[in-house]
Amino acid sequence: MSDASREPAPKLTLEVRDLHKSFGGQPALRGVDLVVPEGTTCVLMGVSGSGKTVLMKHIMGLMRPDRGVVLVEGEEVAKMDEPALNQMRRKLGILFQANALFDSLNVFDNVAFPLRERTKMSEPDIMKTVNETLGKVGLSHAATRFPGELSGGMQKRVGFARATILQPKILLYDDPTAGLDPLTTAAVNEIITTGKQQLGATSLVITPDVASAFGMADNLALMHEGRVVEYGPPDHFRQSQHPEVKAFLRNWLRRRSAQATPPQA
Ligand SMILES: Nc1ncnc2c1ncn2[C@@H]1O[C@H](COP(=O)(O)OP(=O)(O)OP(=O)(O)O)[C@@H](O)[C@H]1O
Repeated sequence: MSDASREPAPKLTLEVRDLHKSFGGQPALRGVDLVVPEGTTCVLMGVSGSGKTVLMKHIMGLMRPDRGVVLVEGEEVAKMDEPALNQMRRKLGILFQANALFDSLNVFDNVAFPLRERTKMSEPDIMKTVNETLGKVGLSHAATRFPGELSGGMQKRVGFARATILQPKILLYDDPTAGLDPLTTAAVNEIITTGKQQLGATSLVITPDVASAFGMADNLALMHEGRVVEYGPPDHFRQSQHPEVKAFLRNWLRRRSAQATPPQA
């Protein structure tokens, strides 16, 4: 920490300190500490049930901690009343497993929805903004199609366009590539990286796709049994001697090579 006096400390967009949460006496979070500096992407990894989604829900203010704090841009989420929570959520672009697109609205209207609901923008301005956004995600040709007529990857891109149309400063992704084929997964990962570059956004991403995680993260965090047990840039992770990191990466490599090996007759 000797450099601290020379370099200004990075601004922390997300800050989680000693976060605890139990359900019916069963601990899900056992003292999570995590920081995401402004403009960076942090990828949360960890086996199923390690607490990743519960942590994300605390950041969105959907769950209240038993102990500890979550700060979004320095403001404590648990102390926010409904209006303050709503205001805070406007800073968030949220992209979850289920895209939650409106099936009865076409692509244009899905993407326009936040602008119509939350701004006083005129229809001509909405048209311009939505068309620009659709262009950025390569969907200009699909504006009049309905979600049911799109591939999974296209639906993700619509979801991304809708989540980012208000230019949120913070993007939260929970398993955005779930169920997608490798090509579409690569496209979604690119979108996440583009989101960071184009919006300068701070991102927190949950993904089981370790290869993607290493590709997109400024920092990785491994959750294990309700705690972040290792945190740092990809190179730090590759060299980590932490037993849980080694076990996690070993398991991932084993699964990956099993998938690559054709089944024996
Ligand atoms: N609303 C809830 N009520 C009771 N238990 C819950 C609730 N939400 C989560 N849990 C429990 O908390 C623990 C952590 O769950 P969480 O969904 O955060 O795991 P995860 O790491 O996101 O897993 P996955 O990768 O499978 O999504 C699990 O044991 C889960 O059963």
